[in-house]
Amino acid sequence: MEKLTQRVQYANCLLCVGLDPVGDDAQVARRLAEVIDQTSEYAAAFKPNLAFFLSREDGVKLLRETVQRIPESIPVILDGKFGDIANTADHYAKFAYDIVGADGVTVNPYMGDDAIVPFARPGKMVFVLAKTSNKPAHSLQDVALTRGGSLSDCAATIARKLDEQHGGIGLVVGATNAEAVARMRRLTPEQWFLVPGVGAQGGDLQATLKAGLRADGSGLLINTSRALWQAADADLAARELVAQINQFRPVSV
Ligand SMILES: O=C(O)c1cc(=O)[nH]c(=O)n1[C@@H]1O[C@H](COP(=O)(O)O)[C@@H](O)[C@H]1O
Repeated sequence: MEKLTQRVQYANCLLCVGLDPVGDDAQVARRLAEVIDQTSEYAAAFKPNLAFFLSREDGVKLLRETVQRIPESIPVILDGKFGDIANTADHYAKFAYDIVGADGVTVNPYMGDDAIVPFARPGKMVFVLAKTSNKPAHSLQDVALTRGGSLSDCAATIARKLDEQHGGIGLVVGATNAEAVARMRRLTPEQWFLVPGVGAQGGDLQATLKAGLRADGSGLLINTSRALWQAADADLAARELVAQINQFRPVSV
């Protein structure tokens, strides 16, 4: 997580700019360039969501061009929610890191450790889905285990264990349930959380920060996608969001 930590310190921000492009080909190429150029100054990371690229003709080409446009100092997390046996996961990792040029990925832990480990390359970041932002997430993630805790607790514990073994492993924790953010923070006091759900999904920013910030005032990447894509002025929207976030954390520069 060194590149991320450096970027957060340098830019003094925890904003992750989500790139979920919609529109016709000409609009999308133009808007992607605009959003990247207008928000780079305020971005701790960018998170292109793979589905929005794969659903387009030449989507992989567009994704690679998008990543190339992002300044080198800003980490890129490819949101693919990958999750398959190790032999297959190896190929997803090659795609994300070697073809796309991402610095990190999101991974679905349902298949267990071997779905996660192939992504844990030196210098790369892996965000494991632990407690997601969608309402029906509870139907699976809140299931109580006979040994105690819930399935999302178990995902968090696996992520923590793998982080100790390999480094670079964080969690995905939605901003729509502050109590769950606090619980994940208790289980994993030191790890980075990628936190989507602010903006279009109505997550409570202040409650999320209060529940999830580490003792050092960092450790959260607050993602917003549609709210920036649709903003009349992405620069202003990003700046305002960073200011709101920084109200609740100690100033580091
Ligand atoms: O892994 C993710 O990024 C993710 C996890 C989660 O729990 N909830 C969630 O919304 N996401 C992603 O975060 C982005 C949220 O987009 P907005 O709701 O438009 O800000 C989308 O790309 C989602 O796929």
